[in-house]
Amino acid sequence: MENSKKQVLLVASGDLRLSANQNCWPAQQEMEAMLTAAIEKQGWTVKRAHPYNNEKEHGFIDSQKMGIEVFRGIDPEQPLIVAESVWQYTHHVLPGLTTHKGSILTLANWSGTWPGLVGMLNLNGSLTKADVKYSTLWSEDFEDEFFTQKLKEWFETGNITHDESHVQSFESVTIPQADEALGREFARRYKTNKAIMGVFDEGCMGMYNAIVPDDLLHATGTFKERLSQSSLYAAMQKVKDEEAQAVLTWLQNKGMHFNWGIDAATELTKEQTLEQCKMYIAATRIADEFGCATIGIQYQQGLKDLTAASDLTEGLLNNQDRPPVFAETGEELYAGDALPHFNEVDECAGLDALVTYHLWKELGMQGETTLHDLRWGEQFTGGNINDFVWVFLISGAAPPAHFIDGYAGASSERQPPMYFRLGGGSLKGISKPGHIVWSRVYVMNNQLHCDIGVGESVLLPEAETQRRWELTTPQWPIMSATLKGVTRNQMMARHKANHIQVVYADNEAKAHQACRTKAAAMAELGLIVHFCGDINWN
Ligand SMILES: C[C@H](O)[C@@H](O)[C@@H](O)C(=O)CO
Repeated sequence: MENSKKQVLLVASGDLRLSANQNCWPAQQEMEAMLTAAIEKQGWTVKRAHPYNNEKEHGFIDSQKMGIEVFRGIDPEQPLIVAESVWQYTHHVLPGLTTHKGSILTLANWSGTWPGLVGMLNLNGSLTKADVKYSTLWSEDFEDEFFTQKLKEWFETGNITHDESHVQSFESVTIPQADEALGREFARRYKTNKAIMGVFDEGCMGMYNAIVPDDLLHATGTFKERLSQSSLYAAMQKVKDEEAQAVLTWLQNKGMHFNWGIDAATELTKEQTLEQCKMYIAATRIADEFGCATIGIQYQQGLKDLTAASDLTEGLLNNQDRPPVFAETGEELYAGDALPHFNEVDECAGLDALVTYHLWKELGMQGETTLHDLRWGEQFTGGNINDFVWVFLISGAAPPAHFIDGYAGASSERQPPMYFRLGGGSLKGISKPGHIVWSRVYVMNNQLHCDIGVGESVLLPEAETQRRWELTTPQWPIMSATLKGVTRNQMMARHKANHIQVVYADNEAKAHQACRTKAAAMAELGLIVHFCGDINWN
């Protein structure tokens, strides 16, 4: 790589919330120290492009405004590393990265403590959508052979090549005629009927990749209804106390546990839960009013300053068996059905969830689906498992149909105060063992793409699940997943989003069949589909 000084710039994008940046700063410092040592071993030096801020007590770029200023002050030709060990808002650094001319490397530490890998994956998906060239890398201790070799490659060539031999384009394989016909016929009907996607305040936490350009979505037969979280809040005020109580009673009768305390600043309170029940009713009513087939509430900007977290609402909406919601006229809304919800208004996930939920029903299977963060993972050996087991974890809610014992296995715990000042509970549980289809819709070259594969939600010993929870965020729902024919590094190199979509299939053969059928449906909707990992072709 051309750089006579052999000096690389380092930037660190952070959260917008001061509390999160302060809490997570020690992990970032520790990571930067290890990274700097590794870089120096290869004969290069590191220059931090922005200093530690004594007043704020952290050293992150914490706004788009600050990010643009930082990039104004650096040499645009110099190689640059974006180093992440925390959840970050991509738009803090995206403007600068779009015009940076030197090689860009996104990098994260292999740690579950904070969602740093998740932050880097969001950055990767966003840079892909923005058509910015970048390389990407990760490491646990910055001393392993894989990391050392790849870093060397980047210093020498300004680029890193990863193994993507697990990917095959849909076009290049032949799937059974029956699967293809079913998927395509479903998609043709979807396109003809058209669907409305309700978006409560577009663009969550700088996730540029999660916004699908309208024309791309229109080509699939999906149309956005831009809704406002202010209207949602206003509608919540109109929900009667007894209606909220009826939702809560329904959940308690199903055996769901609420981990209530009394200190609202740090504990979940019954009042917070009742507010969440009001949001569940209000969101369903608005969805019905606008004819939405799916909705997404972003919560983490705007609504977070007004009311308890949206998670309970999100998890319930995604479940077919859920507390009934009635219109003010008395009619039950979306009776007997889920209303697929896409967390953090991730519109790519919204399209995926909508297609999946309805396709699964036609395949005669339960269609409850959710996104998770691709949070972290480790090899696990024990019982009949000897595989790399991912921690799929989402910041609040998954449908109870995914959990061991359903609602009776579900609990609601207070959202961590550093992210969620006004509290509200999660909808948490351990995802039951079973075969899954995983996928991700993303934007690349101004076209919609879909990566799809099969996997398994595995049952780890209780102590191991607990250990993984303690190493990450124990308040959030977990799925321990293996991906068929995809290694850890292949997944990290390829995946273009912080989120991954999952849905269960009745058995292994049906997972493969449904994966093929969904791929055909997505292709018919106009997406460019890529099979990832081992899929049976017949
Ligand atoms: C609470 C955090 O902001 C989370 O929402 C974040 O870690 C994510 O889930 C990102 O997908």
